[in-house]
Amino acid sequence: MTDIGTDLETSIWQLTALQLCSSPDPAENLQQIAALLQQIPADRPQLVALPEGALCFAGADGANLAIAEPLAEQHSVEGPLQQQLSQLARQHQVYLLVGTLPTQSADPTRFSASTLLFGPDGALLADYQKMHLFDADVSDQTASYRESSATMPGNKVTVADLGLLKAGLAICYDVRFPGLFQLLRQQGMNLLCLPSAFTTVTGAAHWHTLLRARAIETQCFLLAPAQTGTHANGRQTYGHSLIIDPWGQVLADAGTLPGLISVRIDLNEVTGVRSKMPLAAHNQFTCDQIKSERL
Ligand SMILES: O=C(O)CNC(=O)[C@H](CS)NC(=O)CCC(=O)C(=O)O
Repeated sequence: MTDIGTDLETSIWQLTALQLCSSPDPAENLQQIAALLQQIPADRPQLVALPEGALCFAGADGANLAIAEPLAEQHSVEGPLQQQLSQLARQHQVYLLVGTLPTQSADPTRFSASTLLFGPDGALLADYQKMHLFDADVSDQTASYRESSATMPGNKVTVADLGLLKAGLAICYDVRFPGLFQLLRQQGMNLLCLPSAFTTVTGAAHWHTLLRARAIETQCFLLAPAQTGTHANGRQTYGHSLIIDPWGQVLADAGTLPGLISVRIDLNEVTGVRSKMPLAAHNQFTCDQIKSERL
């Protein structure tokens, strides 16, 4: 096992996505996560990513707000859930991306859907708050999704700097707004992390196509852990956690059962694809307008 934290100038990483069928109970979900972490490959450095809603999913109204924790300054960790996740990252000596954890927002009636990245030393290295909220009507068991009623949208674009690996952070419904990914690409992203909980209906119609398109147009690896199965309130999620390369090839697809997928990648492939087809240099559109409206 490579000693982590000392040599991040490696282009070789192990990417792992845990696919979960999360319940509303954080303790139960933490147990499921801890059990799956026992099965990850020995290779390091390794980035292990959990889906959206990993700790609390499909609960009663207010369930996420009730467990929302403060978000501390970077490198420190606040709240019992963050402490347990930080401990898991330390115990397994991995970078652990927690798809979303509810964190407190400026509005006491709404939480932020935060992606948190812990390092192998347990430190909180980066965070991102979901920007695009899923207010949509889908013809499924839930019929009507109104994420914005309980969630405060974020406005910060985040690329986490892990040596040669530059991880751009986005969440689920964000994938439908390609402007965000152009910005992340401009800010140096070579791996797109997209923790998700797609519906089965929209997943079957759009999931693979949207994700492959984002990988192809940004010329990035893509790591997308997903929720799967039928959850406590009857909601159904699509599964099919994916790992995709910068040419758009699906390297691993988790299917529909809980479990994990893991792939060893070489970040030099990104440079290779980009040098043969320099999309960034050919692009006639800049991100300045999107950026000034957003930030
Ligand atoms: O609600 C939670 O606990 C966690 N959040 C989610 O599950 C979110 C909001 S309902 N789901 C999506 O964004 C699905 C998007 C989607 O399915 C699509 O874009 O087609």
